[in-house]
Amino acid sequence: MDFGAALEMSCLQKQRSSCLPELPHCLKGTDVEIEIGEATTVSDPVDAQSIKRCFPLTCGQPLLHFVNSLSRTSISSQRKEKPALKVGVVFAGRQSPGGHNVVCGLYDAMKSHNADSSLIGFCGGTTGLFAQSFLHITEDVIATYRNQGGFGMLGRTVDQIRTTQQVNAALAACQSLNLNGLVIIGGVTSNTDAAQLAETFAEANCLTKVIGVPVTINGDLKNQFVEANVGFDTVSKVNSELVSNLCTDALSAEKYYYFIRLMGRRASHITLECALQSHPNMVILSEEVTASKLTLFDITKRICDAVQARANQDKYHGVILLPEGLIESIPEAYALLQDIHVLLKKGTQTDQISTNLSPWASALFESMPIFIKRQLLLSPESDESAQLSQIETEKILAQLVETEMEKRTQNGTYKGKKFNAICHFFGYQARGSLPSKFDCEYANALGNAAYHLISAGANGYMATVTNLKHDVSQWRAGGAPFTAMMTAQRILRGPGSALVGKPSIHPVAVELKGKPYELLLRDSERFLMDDLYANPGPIQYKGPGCDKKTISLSVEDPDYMGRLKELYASLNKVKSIVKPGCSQEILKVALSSMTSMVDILSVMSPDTNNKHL
Ligand SMILES: O=P(O)(O)OC[C@H]1O[C@](O)(CO)[C@@H](O)[C@@H]1O
Repeated sequence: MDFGAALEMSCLQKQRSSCLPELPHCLKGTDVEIEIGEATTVSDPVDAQSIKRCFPLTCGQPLLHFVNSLSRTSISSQRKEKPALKVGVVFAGRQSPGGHNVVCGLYDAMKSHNADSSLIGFCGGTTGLFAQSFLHITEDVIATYRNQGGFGMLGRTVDQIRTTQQVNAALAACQSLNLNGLVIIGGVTSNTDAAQLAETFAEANCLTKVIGVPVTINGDLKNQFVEANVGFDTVSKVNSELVSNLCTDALSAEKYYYFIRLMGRRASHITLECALQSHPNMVILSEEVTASKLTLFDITKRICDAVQARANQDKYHGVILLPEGLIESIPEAYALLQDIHVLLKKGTQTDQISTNLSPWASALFESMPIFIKRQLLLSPESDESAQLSQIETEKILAQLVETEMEKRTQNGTYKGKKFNAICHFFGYQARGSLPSKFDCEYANALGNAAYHLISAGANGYMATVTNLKHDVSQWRAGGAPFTAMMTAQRILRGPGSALVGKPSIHPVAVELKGKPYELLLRDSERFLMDDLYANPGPIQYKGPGCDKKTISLSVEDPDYMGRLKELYASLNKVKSIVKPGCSQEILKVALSSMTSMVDILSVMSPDTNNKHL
């Protein structure tokens, strides 16, 4: 592929490439300073111990904030011309609208602080990094790709920097190219790999500082430092429009049920956001299925009951949304996929898998249509999950519902018209969209922040831009250490079990007690029966509506996870000090911890009646 090549541009693309995204006030001009914030700590002792052991050199670093005025605690002043830097950038994860603007923001910041600075982009993702295959990013390249979709500027391939061989190749590349910084653009997996790379580089006294940037359509890289991911806004808006169009179509023809699967991997953030924007009749989130341990049969029954209830009102159409991760949240399907992956790892040939499965798994596998069997047999991704984009769960469900509705017709419990389903997967068409104004500006600001982190000598940090609910001018920017976003313990599916593994930045699932989900629950009954379809229309780049943010971002409590962590820390403290026969002093300490827990809980859930806690 001809990376960085000029594009055949439409009128709109040309206009977009000449628009400079607005920068937050704190990143504007040459007066940007870095202020050292509080040191980061990990509240859970098990996590803390493990993170410290695995990341002795990069854990516990302070938060960094950018300000536009002088400060006594600053570690670097940007007033004078900064030294020339050589920086490398790599798209380590999947393409996500806005990703190009991270490179543009980084380039602009580097050049505006020293025209002799140079930026190189590794071609073909991490493969290019290992092979030291790169292109020099020039004004022309930037002008071509600014505000454009996809990752065509540099491309992408495998999404991991994990094996010793890969880490060593990355180190060798950065050393031989004499890079001051390496910017890794990606989601949870790529940023976890970036954390490991930063630690390895520090250990090797390598000059290169590793900085991550949260770019993933999935929207699952969220914590108290990261409010949103580049690409989520665009993909949610494009998908919402597509879903809405099908809602309109369903209502016009009144004869089809549209089953729509949306991307997002294990977490259902995109599906939830699209439901909030377009109001389909029914939504099934992976997180609900996991929480209620719903089987395929349960889900099928729920849909059939809904179809039947609508038929009672003479409605024979509808729209049902589901996330691509749904298949893995269904207990028996998850067990089957696990069995298959174990056998694949052992080298079992695909045509031998069925006979080597456990009886339950084999029965389920054999009940699937041939095309689904083939999809289930695909080897897992680098994060050990199934190839979720390739498994047509919507078709499995549509077929199960059809069979059940026929059964109900035959036994006389359903007297309505024939059920007709049409299935869709909305994935790649939204992922390749031109980025929204929000994603253009957010990515540009993050790229800028990445420059300032490298310039300050920060290693093992993720660039952060917060206060995103507000106008761009008021956004805050800085950096947070990767290690402050990690946990070593992972809650496993299955009854209350947790596994202590290698510390990682884990994907965050939809919070079933969070505000966005609460909003959906509030209206779900009306959405089901009353066809309250809403059409947000296409993304607007200028004029009224162009600054509209996702509903999730607008209603979410950005510090929810921070508060949750504080809550756990207080709980652990109480558990560890209160023992039979402990002193009055200890009890007082415990009481004060519990009082602070009540305070936190009442902020997290203002409707909670504290008297019941
Ligand atoms: O481009 P690929 O390799 O098919 O990746 C698909 C996966 O990437 C994502 O788009 C982003 O992580 C997922 O939603 C999807 O499962």
